[in-house]
Amino acid sequence: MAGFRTRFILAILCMLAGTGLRFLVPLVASGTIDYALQSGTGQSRVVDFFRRTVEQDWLAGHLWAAGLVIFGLTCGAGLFNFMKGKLAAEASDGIARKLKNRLYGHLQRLPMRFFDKAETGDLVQRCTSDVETLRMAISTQVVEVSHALILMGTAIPLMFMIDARMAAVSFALIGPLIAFGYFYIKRVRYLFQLFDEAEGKVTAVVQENLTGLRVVRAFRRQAFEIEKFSGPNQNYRDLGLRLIRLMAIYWSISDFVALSQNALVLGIGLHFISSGSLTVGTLFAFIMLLNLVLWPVRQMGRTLTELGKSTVAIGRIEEILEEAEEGGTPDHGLPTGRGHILARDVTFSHQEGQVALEKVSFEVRPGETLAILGPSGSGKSTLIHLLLRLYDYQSGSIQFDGVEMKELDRIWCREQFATVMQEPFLFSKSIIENIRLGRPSAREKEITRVAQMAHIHETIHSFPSGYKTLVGERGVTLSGGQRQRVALARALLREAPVLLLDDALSAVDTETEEIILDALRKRHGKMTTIVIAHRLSTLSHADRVIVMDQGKIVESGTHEELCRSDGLYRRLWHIQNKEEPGGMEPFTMKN
Ligand SMILES: Nc1ncnc2c1ncn2[C@@H]1O[C@H](COP(=O)(O)OP(=O)(O)OP(=O)(O)O)[C@@H](O)[C@H]1O
Repeated sequence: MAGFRTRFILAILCMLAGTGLRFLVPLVASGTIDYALQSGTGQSRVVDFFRRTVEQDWLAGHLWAAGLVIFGLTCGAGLFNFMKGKLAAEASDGIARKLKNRLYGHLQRLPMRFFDKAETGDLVQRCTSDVETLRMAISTQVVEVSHALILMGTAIPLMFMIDARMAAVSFALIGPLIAFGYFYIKRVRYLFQLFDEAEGKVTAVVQENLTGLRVVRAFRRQAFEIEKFSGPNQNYRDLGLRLIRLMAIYWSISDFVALSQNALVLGIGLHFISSGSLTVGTLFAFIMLLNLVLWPVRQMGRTLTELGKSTVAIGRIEEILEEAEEGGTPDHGLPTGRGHILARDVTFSHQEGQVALEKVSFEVRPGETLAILGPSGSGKSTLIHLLLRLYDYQSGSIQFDGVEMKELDRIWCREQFATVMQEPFLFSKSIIENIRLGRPSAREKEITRVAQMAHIHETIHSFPSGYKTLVGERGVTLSGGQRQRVALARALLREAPVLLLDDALSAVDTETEEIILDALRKRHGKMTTIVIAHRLSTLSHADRVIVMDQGKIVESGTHEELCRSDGLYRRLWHIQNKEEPGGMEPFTMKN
């Protein structure tokens, strides 16, 4: 509410003023009836007030004046009502905008472990639909609840002051209705929790399907996907129906009770009039006042539903906000490192009992190139993720320039690496904007230079819009190899002390790969490089190669050393060279 309290208080004050004016309407009407039309014989506080204020004959001859006052009061109440709605809407929209920004900012800073468990569709739902539920509740229900409380708080004493017997009759059925409302909100809250979760599941299925659309088509999984969608969709609809049924039952019962209350007041009031103990004007005032009170009572069902929904939405939003952020200072002002990495006995598991890395040790000195080879699932990408501090290792040590990485600022650590991930992600922007992500301040000349190094400059030039070509969502309008090369250019632009290439050239043809490697080799000594690949031709130029298997380092040495020893590297080397008869001689740093 911070920053919007004044608007909210003003909204409540407007609501108070409007309610006050609405209360005056039945008093003016009943006074006019009992004073002007009953020849001044009526007995009540209202009539006494009229007697002191206006001549009875004059009022009887100028009834339009009472009408005009009632019209004026109603207009005033309408104006205040409008102001209340406007101010409450401005405040709630502002709160929702602030909350969405806070949620989005918080998501940017949450650790990867949170996203490993979360479903994207569900997170989207929490950041949009749940915030919207909350906005609606703040804009209408918070003011409505205050409205109802003020109406009750004013009407009850006023009615008791006018006629205590009639007041007791007027509230006979409302008490039980409020008790019934208490049980209703508990039930509706539970159902809405299920309903909201079901909506999150539907969003998650749609989101996953749209992301994997090509796989769905390629494997002719449309029918399966439609079937997969229909389950959560059916559940969502069933829960929606249950909610509607519950609301219908409550609303019809509350309407029935509220209208019966009117009938009770009318019946007993008429009886009192016929026995001479009540005036027509007082009954008229009671019926009008009762309807002022009955309105929020009838609305209570809607208000309780909305409040029930919003408490669930708040809970779901809080679940995100309560997650601890991973830390790091964006403006740390620390100098760039040299790129010396020393890992000792690093052990890490994603889940308990499933070791992804076990006692991994290696060293890369500034300017050196380390290559990592190993079968699928052997832990290569995990190692990269630990260097980027996307996850923190559980035991062992990784030092960067001689300092334990866990003790360094997380954001500073990430700035030391320029990375091309295994599945490079491009944003739905132009190619130049995607490359510029590496260093936003880079000039066009520098962008062209890195694009040439990544051997993508010519290709970009051949596009009709050149560097301004839009790449579509996740870069879908580019080929896999083109995407990888744009991502490489982006990483090279960064000019960080360490370049991390996680299978970064796997989709690039061998000839292009050689040209790129040649360009990278010219930078040898200028930046530390860690390269993961399955193609040995990509790795053989490295100063040292480590071979991983099942999370452990099983071999380590230069290309020549590993070719001499009888291990996985040598076997792979033979297999890959047999597959490419007369294949290229491996490039080494000495070439
Ligand atoms: N986020 C995660 N949650 C749980 N387990 C994971 C996660 N990421 C990876 N793993 C597991 O950790 C192990 C190592 O995975 P990693 O991605 O490091 O392998 P890799 O050597 O890079 O494989 P590839 O060559 O296929 O990319 C695998 O058994 C994998 O199933």
